Amino acid sequence: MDKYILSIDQGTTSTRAILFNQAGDVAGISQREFTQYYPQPGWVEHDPNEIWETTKAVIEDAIQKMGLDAAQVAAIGLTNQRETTVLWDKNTGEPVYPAIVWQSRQSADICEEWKRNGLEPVIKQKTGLVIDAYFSSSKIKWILDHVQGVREKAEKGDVLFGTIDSWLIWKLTQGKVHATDYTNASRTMLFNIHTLQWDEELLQLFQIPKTILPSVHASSEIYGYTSIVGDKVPVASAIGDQQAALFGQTCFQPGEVKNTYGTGCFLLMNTGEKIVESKNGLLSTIAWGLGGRVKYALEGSIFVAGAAIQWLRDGLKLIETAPESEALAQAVSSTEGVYFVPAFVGLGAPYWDMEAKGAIFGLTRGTTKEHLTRAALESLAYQTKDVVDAMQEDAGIHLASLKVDGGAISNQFLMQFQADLIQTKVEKPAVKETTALGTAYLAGLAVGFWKTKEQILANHTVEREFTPAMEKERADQLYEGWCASVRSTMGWKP
Ligand SMILES: Nc1ncnc2c1ncn2[C@@H]1O[C@H](COP(=O)(O)OP(=O)(O)O)[C@@H](O)[C@H]1O
Ligand SMILES: O=P(O)(O)OC[C@H](O)CO
Repeated sequence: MDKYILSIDQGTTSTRAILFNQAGDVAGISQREFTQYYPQPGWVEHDPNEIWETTKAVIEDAIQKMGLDAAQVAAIGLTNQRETTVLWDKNTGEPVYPAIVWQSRQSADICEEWKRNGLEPVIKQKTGLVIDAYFSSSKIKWILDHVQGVREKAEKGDVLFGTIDSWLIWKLTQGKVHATDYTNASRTMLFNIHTLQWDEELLQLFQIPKTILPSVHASSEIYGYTSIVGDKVPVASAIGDQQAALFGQTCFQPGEVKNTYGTGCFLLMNTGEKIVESKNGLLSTIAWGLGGRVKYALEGSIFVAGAAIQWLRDGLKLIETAPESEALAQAVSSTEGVYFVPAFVGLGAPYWDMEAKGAIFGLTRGTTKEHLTRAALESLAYQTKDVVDAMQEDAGIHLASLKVDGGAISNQFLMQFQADLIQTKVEKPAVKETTALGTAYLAGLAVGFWKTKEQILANHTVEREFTPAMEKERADQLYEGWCASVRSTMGWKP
């Protein structure tokens, strides 16, 4: 009887359940989108119960489609959109407020106050992060300060906090386990990445009670058991989605890099057992905890990437589907000087500007939807170049190639433009569900489904390479226009 690992990939816009076989190939998949709430400009929220409902639905659907028995699921692996913050009542299991999504800016004022109070150096030193509404701590404080009665309840020990991994582990184990892994903890701005403990000083400074926090574990271990597929199945991994993609791309050696093109873009470099402090606006973060050790990474986080294409589709109604953007972009030979800076929720790495706003530059009477669409796609590549350059400088290396994954890599125009712009080979893997694959590997390692990293490395194959085809001079000239456009969006106030 064949066995599989079932990965749950709980992303920003959809939840997926994917079954992987021993070769690391996708054997079955189910996906559901869920509702995005924008209650005020710059705010983004999700319904934690809807996230749980979609999770249950995709698990059941994936298993049914393949006609599997529970006994054929060797383990469940979990990976999730990071930083997104849920607080729930420990007794009723009900969220006390919607999930505040990583992109949401409602806690920007709290961050500004922390900056004014001079907390930046201590936070950077302890957590590897910069002060920004992106991370969980200001979101937690916002809920404690703004939702009536929650702070009192939390101080009595009746409220629990979790990033989405903790929320799903708690649901999967029917309220028995309140836990997270090192990678998710490292995105809260409450976790000391040196001591691998919740940081008492930061908790005090932020006025967050320690009782709400989950216990922190390796990314590959049995967290508990679930009866969701009809029998006791181990939940054997938890890891933030970007770190999962790094593992799924088999970036096991220091210096190896991947970039994931989803709602946002996230470029991570394995830095091994060393915490590399960035001088160029990147984050130091935990890559994974495995085999009693923790590995670190440098990260460039870009807030809006594929979401810019979604905006063309849903906001402007310029296109009907995301894949359509490819033919439109290729229908013109350039944007003719149009630049689109999608700073819809401020700018992340390497700029870290909570005030920046999105803008389109260089419009003329001759600008068409083809130019706009091309400029939107090019913005993914320009933002990636910003962080590639920062990373090369921080790490003192020149990338030999860039491993890519995520929904938008099916766009060949984008992949070629990326290779042209960074003048570096871009490698697309055969298995595109790298995030889910990463957590499948970690769950599989925890239960002996895979025994060694070498076995996993043998599974990795590259499907296609994009090599630079543009003159460096031209690429540099285009990039200069981008840099000027970004500068104009920063700190923008009408
Ligand atoms: N062919 C395409 N061209 C450009 N963007 C695309 C294409 N297909 C999907 N996308 C974008 O990729 C994103 C979905 O990728 P995915 O990895 O599923 O994201 P997430 O995990 O963040 O929900 C969407 O923002 C979508 O606009
Ligand atoms: O769900 P994704 O793929 O957009 O990833 C979101 C990131 O984890 C946010 O830090």
